[in-house]
Amino acid sequence: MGSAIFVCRKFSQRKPAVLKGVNLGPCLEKWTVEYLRQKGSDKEVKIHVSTVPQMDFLRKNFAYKTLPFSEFVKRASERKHSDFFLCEDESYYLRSLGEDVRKEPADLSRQFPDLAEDFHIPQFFTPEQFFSSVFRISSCGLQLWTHYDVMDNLLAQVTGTKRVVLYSPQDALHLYLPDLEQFPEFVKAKRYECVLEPGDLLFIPALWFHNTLAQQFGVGVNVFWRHLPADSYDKKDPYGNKDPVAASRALQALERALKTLDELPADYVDFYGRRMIQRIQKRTFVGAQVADSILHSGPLTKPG
Ligand SMILES: O=C(O)CCC(=O)C(=O)O
Ligand SMILES: [Fe+2]
Repeated sequence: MGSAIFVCRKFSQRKPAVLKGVNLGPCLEKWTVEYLRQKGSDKEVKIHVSTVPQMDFLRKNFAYKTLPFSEFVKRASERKHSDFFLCEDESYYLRSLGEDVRKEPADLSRQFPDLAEDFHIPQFFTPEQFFSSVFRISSCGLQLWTHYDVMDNLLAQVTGTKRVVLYSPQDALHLYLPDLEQFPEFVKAKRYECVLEPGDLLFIPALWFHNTLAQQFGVGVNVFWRHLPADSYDKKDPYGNKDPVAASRALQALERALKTLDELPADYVDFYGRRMIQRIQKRTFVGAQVADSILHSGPLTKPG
């Protein structure tokens, strides 16, 4: 099967896939620590720093700091630091941002024009669908918390290897607040796992939960694009992780409905709450069950 056809099929199936052998440009040979330090200039970057390599968004066990890009790359690539913020073996993570952090999505060609030249964005979507391109640079051992994004995503591994674990959006109910003792349901979620090597591209469909573990110091770039019509997305979302406008309106309406229900005694709240669940299930889960049987029919595929 031709690779373009393969890619189209993967994208329309809404399943994650590792694509190998896609031309990512000269970055694969060029992006050594020294080269990155030289070409990335002394541009200030906002980074995550933590005393432990498991960064946890719920516990907020990391600090936001600012460093010149070159100094950040040096520290992220070494195990022990002579200059540090928290402790000498602290871990670093860069998720690059736009120029105006609140308004603009990240775009390598604007924030790092000299390095962006070396990275060829895979042409799997139209230029109008492009949303952002983001540096993902991590210390060895760094783990990023489980989360989902609302845009389709290609995560390119340029140097180092990275383990990625994914969970289907249909396992969302098993995934919220993954504290195993408190939420034993978590184990029910089906885990998809892959290890990205330099040159690999991982397609992460919108809404798929994912977490990452950098097995070495590594540099990646991810590209988000709009899979839905442009006006489905929140206009003020530089990160690509705000729920589509219709979804957040529906969630707000649900909150209002629940508040209204609270005007009744507890046994009535229980009764009508169950009816509401049944209504939601009927309207939204039936299609999902069909999709589910297709989705769970095979493991992550790795084309040669
Ligand atoms: O590369 C990473 O560490 C995280 C990547 C990620 O979350 C993404 O591309 O959406
Ligand atoms: Fe992500």
